[in-house]
Amino acid sequence: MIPSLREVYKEHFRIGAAVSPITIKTQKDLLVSHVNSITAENHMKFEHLQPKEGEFTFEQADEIVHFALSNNMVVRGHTLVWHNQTPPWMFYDREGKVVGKELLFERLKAHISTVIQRYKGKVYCWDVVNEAVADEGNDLLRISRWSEIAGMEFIEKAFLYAREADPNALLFYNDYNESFPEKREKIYKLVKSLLEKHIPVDGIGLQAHWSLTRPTLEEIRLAIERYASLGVQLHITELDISMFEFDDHRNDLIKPTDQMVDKQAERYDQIFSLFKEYSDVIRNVTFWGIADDYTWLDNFPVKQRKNWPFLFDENHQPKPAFWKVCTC
Ligand SMILES: Oc1ccccc1CN[C@@H]1C=C[C@@H](O)[C@H](O)[C@H]1O
Repeated sequence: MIPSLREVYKEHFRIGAAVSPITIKTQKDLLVSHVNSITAENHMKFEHLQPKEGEFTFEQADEIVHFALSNNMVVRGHTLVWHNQTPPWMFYDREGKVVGKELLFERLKAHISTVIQRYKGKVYCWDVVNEAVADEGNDLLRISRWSEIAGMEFIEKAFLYAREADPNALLFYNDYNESFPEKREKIYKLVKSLLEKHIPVDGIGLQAHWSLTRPTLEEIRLAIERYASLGVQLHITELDISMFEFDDHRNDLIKPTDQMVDKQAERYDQIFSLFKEYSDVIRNVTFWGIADDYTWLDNFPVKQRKNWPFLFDENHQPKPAFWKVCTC
């Protein structure tokens, strides 16, 4: 019997995993043993919940929520507004012209209130807006359908509609590359400006799609401290530690090298020590999966390239990284 991650960390923060309707079956034993928070990796995104205007398809999201609640796990809602995986109908009117912001906000309100009210009291927090900040350049916001039509206002409206739909749900802004200084300062500036306008942001989600070397521990520490200085809580929302650097497109391995496995173990050990140090502000640490048999990194940034980013291997056995992390 191996230690339960959820039990080891219960005084610090929740331990979560992203799931699909398939992995709640194929990875059920690991999930039930180790996590107390669940996120739908894809099935609560806009394109999955409202593929056509007015036609909501909740079956698979319901299945995931039912799995979580019947196993005494909470649910993180991911995600209400994002530039990816949003159906094109959202941005065009009946004549096929790009919508103005009034119609966009009307549709946004309909989506958010329908979805949040369905899961009121079941989904305890929402990634209301995902990845609105630009990676490069001087612009604060990334260029997207959302920002082209409505500038910053779509972000403000999304949080206001979400608060109106469920006053008890915690509302998060979620992003990646969140620990790199340039993007950290943009995320900080965005959330600070929202808070100054009394937009109800309760937390910042640090996706934490990290590699064996980047971001550095110091960069992660500085990001935690910077975001926490806004008085919001933090969730680690999509943790995985890629065996490959972002620009390393090698595709020759059928299993990780021993050096990779050992480096990953050391990396997870250091990262969880840091999370524990800040467990007063970090309230949830969610992996973007749970075992190496399934990860989105098998197709990103290199298509059809196997990766091994988690604490459990393809056979759901604990890796050296697990044994480093499971002692609190
Ligand atoms: O790490 C990145 C690099 C470039 C673009 C997006 C990301 C991360 N983007 C995440 C990854 C997978 C999706 O399932 C999540 O919904 C999304 O938030």
